[in-house]
Amino acid sequence: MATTREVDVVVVGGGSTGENVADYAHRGGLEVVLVESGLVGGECSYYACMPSKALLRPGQAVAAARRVDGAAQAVTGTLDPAAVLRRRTTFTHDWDDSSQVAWAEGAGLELVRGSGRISGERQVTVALPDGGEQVLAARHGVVVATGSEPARPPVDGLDTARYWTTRDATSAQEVPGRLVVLGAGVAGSELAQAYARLGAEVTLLARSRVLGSFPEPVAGLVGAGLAVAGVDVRTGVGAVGVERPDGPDGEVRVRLDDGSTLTADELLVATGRRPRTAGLGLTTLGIADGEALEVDDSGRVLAVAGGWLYAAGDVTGRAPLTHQGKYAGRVVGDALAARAAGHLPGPAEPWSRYASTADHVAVPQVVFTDPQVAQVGLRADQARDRGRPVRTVHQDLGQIAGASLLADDYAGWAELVVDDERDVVLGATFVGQGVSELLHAATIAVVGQVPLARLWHAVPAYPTTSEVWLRLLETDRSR
Ligand SMILES: Cc1cc2nc3c(=O)[nH]c(=O)nc-3n(C[C@H](O)[C@H](O)[C@H](O)COP(=O)(O)OP(=O)(O)OC[C@H]3O[C@@H](n4cnc5c(N)ncnc54)[C@H](O)[C@@H]3O)c2cc1C
Ligand SMILES: NC(=O)c1ccc[n+]([C@@H]2O[C@H](COP(=O)([O-])OP(=O)(O)OC[C@H]3O[C@@H](n4cnc5c(N)ncnc54)[C@H](O)[C@@H]3O)[C@@H](O)[C@H]2O)c1
Repeated sequence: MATTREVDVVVVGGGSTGENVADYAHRGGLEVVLVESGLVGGECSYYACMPSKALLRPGQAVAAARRVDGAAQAVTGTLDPAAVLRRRTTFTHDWDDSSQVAWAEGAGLELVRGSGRISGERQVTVALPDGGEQVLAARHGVVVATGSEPARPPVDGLDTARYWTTRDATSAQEVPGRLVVLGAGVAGSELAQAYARLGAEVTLLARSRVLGSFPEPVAGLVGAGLAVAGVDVRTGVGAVGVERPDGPDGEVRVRLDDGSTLTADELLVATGRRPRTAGLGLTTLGIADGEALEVDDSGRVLAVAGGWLYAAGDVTGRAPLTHQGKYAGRVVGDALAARAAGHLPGPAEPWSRYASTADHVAVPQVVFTDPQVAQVGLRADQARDRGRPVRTVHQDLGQIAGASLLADDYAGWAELVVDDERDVVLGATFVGQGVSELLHAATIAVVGQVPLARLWHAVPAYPTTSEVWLRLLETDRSR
């Protein structure tokens, strides 16, 4: 019979989100236990953000040099795939989480390794690696931060034929000769380009267009960048069947809905993710396996009475990005500590440290393809759906002096979504080489609701790509 231990807060899931919840709750004076069944640090550190960006970066460095006459002549060789994979592995610490464990201990958190499930109100039972159990009772709250898992699309044969998820693609030890990528969202587009530049023959299958959730010009520019990298981009096609007739080590055949068949060594399925809620004991609380844990802005799960169950990160289905999960983690940690101290009796005020208000209006995201895509806030259609009258302003980034210095024949595009009544920026999208570093200025403009008349006085340095802001404001003035 397992004994019950009482602590202030139990956090289930020690990914980037859970780490932040635990750290902030502890900084607020609470005793916190962090329960983790896999690697402390979660998906981002070991199988997602870091290794995927490490796989992309060498190809981008070479391509950037090739776009500068004079430098291009110095780049005469090809990528060294073994060295690229080796460098990637330095970022994942060879899938060893000791440094993050040391951080957690140094931060004053107690780590319990094992798989946690909700076993009662304010209670978590952890299945320990030695087969035993530990029951934890939380005085102030339980936080679910278990992330997400790959969604499997309804394609015949996928349940039996071996295929790659993004975990396999980011942790691979060699580059396959031929790779088919199913799904041309963010993960599919990034990994297709990374592997093409590493020498694989890559076919990318897009049901509609590449990066379909971004404005149309993004698809054109990123599609062209993928093609230059050697990716065979097929748009408007889907997979209907998959098989490995010669067993798991033989080649894979992918039947498409246009009647054709592709043959490859590996198939990467990157068709989105679903919240990891299965097996967490949530069905007893009326939450189905795989269903997102919908939360209020302070992270309290809406479906559960009593305000003791919180959730943050991918598992909430809000904004499945590391930085938004960490932001939610800071909010939840602070809110737990404030409520424990009696400082937050009611709902959290929007834009206070206890509310993740930015989730609704200012989520930044970068797609690390070449060209990059950087977006924050609302697209024009989203703003109109919310009843806002908006106008859009566009700029060819190739016309900006700073961009033309960065690369010969620089190709890029920018869009601002402006609130017609309030004259503030509601959203921005940039596509082009190096645009990720333009994004935070846009995020500040959106979060700060800075009037365009005041933005006019934010003078961009010459000659930087940031001058796109000046051109966009000039275009808007002359309308
Ligand atoms: C290929 C790829 C690339 C990406 N690149 C980026 C990027 O560049 N930038 C970006 O912002 N986002 C990126 N993302 C998204 C990002 O990885 C996620 O948003 C982020 O990892 C979510 O963090 P999390 O802590 O909520 O979940 P996770 O990182 O999934 O952490 C959840 C943790 O909970 C643990 N766990 C699960 N169940 C239990 C249980 N029952 N008991 C105990 N522990 C449990 C897991 O082992 C895991 O460690 C990428 C995603 C993918 C797939
Ligand atoms: N740079 C980044 O920030 C980054 C990079 C990679 C992943 N991520 C995050 O990780 C998550 C997962 O990424 P993702 O690209 O898998 O998800 P996604 O939702 O961005 O894209 C999934 C794609 O798969 C397509 N799709 C769905 N079902 C399909 C089917 N049956 N056949 C063919 N295509 C199908 C969709 O139309 C969509 O284009 C996302 O939340 C994403 O934001 C972020």
